[in-house]
Amino acid sequence: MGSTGFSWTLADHPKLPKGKIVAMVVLDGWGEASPNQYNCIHVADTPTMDYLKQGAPEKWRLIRAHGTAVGLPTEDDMGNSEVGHNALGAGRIYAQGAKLVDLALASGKIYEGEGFKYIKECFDNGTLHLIGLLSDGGVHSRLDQLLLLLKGARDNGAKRIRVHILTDGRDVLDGTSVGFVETLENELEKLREKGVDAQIASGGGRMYVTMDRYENDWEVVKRGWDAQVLGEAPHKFMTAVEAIKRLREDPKANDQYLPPFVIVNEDGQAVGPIVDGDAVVTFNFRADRMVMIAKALEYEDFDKFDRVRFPKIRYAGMLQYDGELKLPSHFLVSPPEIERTSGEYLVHNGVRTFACSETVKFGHVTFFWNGNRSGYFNPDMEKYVEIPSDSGITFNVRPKMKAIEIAEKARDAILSRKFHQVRVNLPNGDMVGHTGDIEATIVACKVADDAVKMILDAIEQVGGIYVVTADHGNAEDMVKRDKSGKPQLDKKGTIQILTSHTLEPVPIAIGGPGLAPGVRFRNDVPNGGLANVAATVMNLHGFEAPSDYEPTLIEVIDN
Ligand SMILES: O=C(O)[C@@H](CO)OP(=O)(O)O
Ligand SMILES: [Mn+2]
Ligand SMILES: [Mn+2]
Repeated sequence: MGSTGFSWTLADHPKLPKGKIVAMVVLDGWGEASPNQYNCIHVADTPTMDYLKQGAPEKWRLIRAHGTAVGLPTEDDMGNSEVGHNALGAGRIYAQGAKLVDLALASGKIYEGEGFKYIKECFDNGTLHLIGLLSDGGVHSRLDQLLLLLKGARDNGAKRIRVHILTDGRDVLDGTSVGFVETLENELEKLREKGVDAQIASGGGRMYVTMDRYENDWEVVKRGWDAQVLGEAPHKFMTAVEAIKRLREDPKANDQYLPPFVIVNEDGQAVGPIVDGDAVVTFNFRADRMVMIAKALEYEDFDKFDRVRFPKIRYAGMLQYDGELKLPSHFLVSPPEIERTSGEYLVHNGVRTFACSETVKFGHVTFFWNGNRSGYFNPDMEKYVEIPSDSGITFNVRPKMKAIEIAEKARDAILSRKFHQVRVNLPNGDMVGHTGDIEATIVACKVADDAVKMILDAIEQVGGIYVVTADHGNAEDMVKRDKSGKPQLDKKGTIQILTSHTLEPVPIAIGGPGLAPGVRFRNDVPNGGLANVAATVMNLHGFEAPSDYEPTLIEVIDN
């Protein structure tokens, strides 16, 4: 095709047949760690996953799911769904948003780009608003990047800056938000000393304000809009430190779910609503939880909630969050160009695909899997099914989530024999793990295991193949540990619950009656990671992977 000679056609695998039904199961937040009471996967009754593990080393192994194996800046970066599913689907390791932003800030190139020049037009007469997650978790954003951006904005002429913070407690320990706000306040004070009118203007907890994803609950985005744009919120405070301290006094409060608040002056006026002529930057690099706010800020036609006012602003994302929608149209740093993903190849090679999860993870097996691209490659070859998630609750209340419904859809898709690949994400270990509720996470792990069993049973019936893996750790370790690995105690002597992902590797298992005899994991890819899975799955569909993909994890030995 074309003068480059590029072709979508994959070479036949020399030994493996085509046409097998392959179930691709991703357990979200399911890492491998030493067995102890804070390892919910270990404590839970998980006979299916235990059975798979017995296939080691030929049919079960561990793969890397964090740090440089998934394109993150350092080995101290925990894995996450975006980079994990990108790697699983794309079969190559791309420098991810976190790293690209680091590079653009360090070189100063961020200030020479189209996006920054676009917002800079507002600096003389308008306010620069920065909206995003205040955290050093490195999953969606990083505080050090925000601080550099603030300084760079000042150096480039910003005179009035308002920061709209979202508190974390999900990628970092609950309760750390106060410290992050204090750090930010110090920097804003320095800017004020240099003559910049810089202040925090509003805030709220990430899971309750702004950072919803996959259109699960637009109310979340609306709460943010009211505070950030309209300057209206149920809680008003003179400073953000006071806001967080006071709001956290409620025994049920936590950083993830803090209610929205606005900062007001002595007259009770909001200090930083967004108005005509202002510039807005959403400073998260990760896509999923920025797409909804980006739509609200950018789209002229918008009917998801009543915006009341739609200010004429210049808006840029830290990155472009959706490559297919080209959203937002202005951005400070170009996202990784993830192209020629396994999903696109397989569609071109006649592989029919079914993908399913519930809303909170639906985009993981579609959008992230396909390189941050929404929609189908070819609607005649693919079917994506979204099961509506429960909304308005925290998932420890219903830890079973929709795992069984997802497994039923997968089972039906497998038994229909209409698809060659049936791909699901089972969210429980991750979503319940993030609540920090150990009892509920144990229930979550058990139901995820039940769901895997249902899918494996269906594969058994059709003579298919299964691949069971995970995108990163979470449920296997629920306690913050010191360097030696011992649980860390706080001042009162109680353990500190870990709500975040981990640095642990994840399991991968293969099997099923359709797996050709002699297929086993190679032992010469000891550092294999999530990016090696795509070539593996292509092989199981009967194809060789493209030569620039990370190597397959399997080999076929002649018996
Ligand atoms: O909920 C999220 O946004 C992240 C944690 O910040 O989790 P995951 O990467 O598993 O989606
Ligand atoms: Mn995940
Ligand atoms: Mn998660």
